Amino acid sequence: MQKILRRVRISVSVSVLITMLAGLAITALCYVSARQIEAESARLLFQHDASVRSAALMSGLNNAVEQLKVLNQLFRSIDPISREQFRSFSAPLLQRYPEIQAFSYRRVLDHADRAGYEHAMRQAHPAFMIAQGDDDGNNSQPVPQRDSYNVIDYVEPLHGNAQLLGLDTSNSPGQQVARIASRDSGQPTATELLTLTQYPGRQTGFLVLAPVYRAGMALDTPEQRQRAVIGETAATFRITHLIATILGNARLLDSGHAGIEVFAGAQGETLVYRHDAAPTNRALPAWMQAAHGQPTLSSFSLAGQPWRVRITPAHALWNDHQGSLYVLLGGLLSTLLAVAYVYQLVSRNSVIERITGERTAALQFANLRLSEDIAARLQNEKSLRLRERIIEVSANAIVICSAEAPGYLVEYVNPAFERITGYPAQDVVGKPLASLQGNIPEQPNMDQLQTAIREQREGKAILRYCRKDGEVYWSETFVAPVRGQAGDDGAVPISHFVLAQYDISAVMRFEAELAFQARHDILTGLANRRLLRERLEHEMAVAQRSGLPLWVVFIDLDRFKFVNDTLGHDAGDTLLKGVAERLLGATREVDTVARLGGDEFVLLLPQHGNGDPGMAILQRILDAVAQPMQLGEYEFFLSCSMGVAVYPDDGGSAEMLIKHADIAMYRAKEQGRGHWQFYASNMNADTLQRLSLESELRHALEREQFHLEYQPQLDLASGQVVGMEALLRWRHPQLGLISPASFIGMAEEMGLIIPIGEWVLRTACAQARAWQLAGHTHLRVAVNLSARQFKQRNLLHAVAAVLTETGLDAHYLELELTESMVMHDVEQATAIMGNLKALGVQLSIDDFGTGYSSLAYLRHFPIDVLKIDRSFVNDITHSSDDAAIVCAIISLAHNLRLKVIAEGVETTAQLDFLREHGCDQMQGYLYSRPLAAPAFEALLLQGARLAA
Ligand SMILES: Nc1nc2c(ncn2[C@@H]2O[C@@H]3COP(=O)(O)O[C@H]4[C@@H](O)[C@H](n5cnc6c(=O)[nH]c(N)nc65)O[C@@H]4COP(=O)(O)O[C@H]3[C@H]2O)c(=O)[nH]1
Repeated sequence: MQKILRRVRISVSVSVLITMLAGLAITALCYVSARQIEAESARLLFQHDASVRSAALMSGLNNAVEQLKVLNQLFRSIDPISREQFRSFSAPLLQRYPEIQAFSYRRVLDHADRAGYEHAMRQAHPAFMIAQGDDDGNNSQPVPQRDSYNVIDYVEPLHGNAQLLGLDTSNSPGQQVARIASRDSGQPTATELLTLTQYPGRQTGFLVLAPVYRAGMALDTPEQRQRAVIGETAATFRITHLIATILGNARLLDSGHAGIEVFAGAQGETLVYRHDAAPTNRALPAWMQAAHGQPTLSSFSLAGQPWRVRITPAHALWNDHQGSLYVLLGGLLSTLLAVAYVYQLVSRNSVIERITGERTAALQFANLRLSEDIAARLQNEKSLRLRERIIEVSANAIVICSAEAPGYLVEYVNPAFERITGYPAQDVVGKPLASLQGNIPEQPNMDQLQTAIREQREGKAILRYCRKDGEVYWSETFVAPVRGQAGDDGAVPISHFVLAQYDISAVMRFEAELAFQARHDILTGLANRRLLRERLEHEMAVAQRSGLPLWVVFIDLDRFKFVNDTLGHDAGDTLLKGVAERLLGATREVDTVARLGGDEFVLLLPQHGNGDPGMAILQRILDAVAQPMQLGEYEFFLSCSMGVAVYPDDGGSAEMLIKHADIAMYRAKEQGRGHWQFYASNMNADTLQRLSLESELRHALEREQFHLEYQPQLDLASGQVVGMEALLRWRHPQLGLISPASFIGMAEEMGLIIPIGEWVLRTACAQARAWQLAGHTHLRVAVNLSARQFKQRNLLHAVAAVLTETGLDAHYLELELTESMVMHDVEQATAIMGNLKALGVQLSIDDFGTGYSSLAYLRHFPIDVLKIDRSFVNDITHSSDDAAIVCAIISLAHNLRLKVIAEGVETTAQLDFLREHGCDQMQGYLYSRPLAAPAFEALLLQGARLAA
């Protein structure tokens, strides 16, 4: 409040000050203007007055002189003029012009005429004499004798001037100059200022003299006028009287507007009259009484004497400045009133302005708040609309239900809910929340949601729901309470619950898929090792409780590797899936069919009582697998080997049971294709031996446990040894000589075949070259290549390097390939073979007839030799089929310009057959078993030929 009042005071003071200054300024302006107008008016008035006075004075004086002329004219007209005429003529003039004191006539009198004149005059005036005046103006002294006299003869009015009669003025210095001047000029001439002694107070005055000439005389020159002069008329003026009379008659002395000063004398320097203007008023300040205008000085000549009149402006009087003073007073008064008014107004306005300002500020603030509120509300509405829109367009189902209505009635569902569930909003709105659940019997997680709602907190649960079309889907449902308005007690009650359902069916499916994959074989859909273990443990527990046995069957497909290597993985996969189906088809529901990987399958066959259903199942499996299977354009005949371990006799753990079943399976395999074998405790040792064999194979090469044996190959026509097949041998320190059939596959699986094969190639080539150098110049060496070697990238390089290294001509090296190697990828195989052929190497197809026997492809392969598998050779003498096949192979080979070599020839009958049917070469026990190098060399040296 103090602040406000201070501000108001400042504002009022400023306004009042401004108003006051403005008022004073205007007042001063008006006053000055009025003053100027007044001064100008007074100045003009003064100038007018001054000119009027000067003119009046000059006119009056001249007019008086003019009267003398009039009187003088009388003397010119009438000669002589009697005293009586003089009186009667001058009397009215004097009366009309009271400023003229007297008229007189001075007669020029020669001395000769003095006595007569005096005498005559004494007639009327006894004491008359021509006298001269004293200082007092008395003419009591007779004039001494002079040549002539200038005697006052007539004077009017006589009263008061009678003593002047007879006065000789010829000697008056004050008059003599004027007399001579008037006489000579003929014009009235004024004397210097004189002291008029005849009047009381010795007043200052002057005379105007006008010459009277004798009538008829020439007056053209001053001399003529001197001679003609007979007297003079004179008018006497008392200056004060004269001027006062003139001005008085003109009523110019009444106002005090101007002071008048009249100067006369020889130089016009003597102040002869003064009339002051109005006196100053001491009550008024000097600046208010300042005279308007400058004194005027006018000069004129009166009868030859210089006169000056100075008119002085009067001091300003109250009346002269009445207007400006009124203006001043009025202005000051108005200023005061205006100040008072403004003070009032500004005080009130300031307060009003302040109040208005405060209220305006308050209003503006309120407006601002209102604008902000509106903006906030708009923003809120926008946000709400956005949220509404988000809820509307949400991909997830959103349900809003009342927290107050019993049963939590549904109040809103979004379009996503309708889309996901298939229920339109009108079907669910107004219904209890529980109705959304559908007819799902088991909802173990529902408790979590219900508890959250009951406790009015957030919660979530994964639930299943039923769509309108009956499809069940998974949903992760979140529930959150929505708080309403705060009550009087400050508590904020829950008004609604929002449920957001995220359709996680896909996730659940994916999880189920993952879970399935975690326990199942992806390719076949069978149980995998993990699930097998779980099931096995479960079944073991069941078996333990029931006391009934459980069979664990390990199945390995025969020849699967061949299919996989020759037709590729896709074909292998197809085969595995087909086998899986057959296994499932051959087993019961209670059984478990699992795939461990590759072509290994495991069955769990729980047994019920003494019926040994397992045996039937085993047989069914054998039969099912043995069914021909179509793989593309090829029809395959599969078989499998099975090993069975029985719980609890063959093992107390899952691992043990599977391991023993595996061992049994190996045993079955050893028996040939399509067998099963139950586990026996002694099998374990064999398996352990195999494992140790694998371990020792790794070090066999570096430990130089390998060597080669060479089996001779003979030309059937000449019976001579033309070459040899290098056959690998492993001399185990404990186990002795191990057959390649026992470790080549192992080496291949272990990847050891690459270095081992390279060693074989180098050793064989070196040996062949050595024997060539020893004289067996055309000896050819055949080396087996494994499938892995054949696909080895640097095969070509390795072969070339070995040939270079050993110096063996490529032509003497024959690489034995198998059908499965070249048929797996015909194009690639053709390319590899082409490169090998380019080196000059011979190529042969080993074991021909056991695999595809796709003769059509042979045309495309750059091979040189076909080797008929010994299984055919073995039976050619017993089996017409085999014999026919061998004949067909020989014929075909020859058609393709290939040589044919039969291996495994053991009997002469076989030899004969082969010879008979045109087989080119042979190898077999009939001639020689594979021999170590020294023995082979000895054989060569022996030079034994094949019997004819
Ligand atoms: N019953 C009988 N058998 C006969 C007769 N004549 C030869 N054999 C045997 O038949 C096999 C011929 O070799 P293969 O077909 O290439 O079959 C070979 C070959 O596939 C493989 N193999 C041998 N050495 C190597 C090698 O250095 N590298 C590769 N990759 N495989 C080899 O091992 C297989 C078996 O070789 P081996 O045990 O040496 O067995 C040899 C040989 O001893 C006979 O009249 N009667």
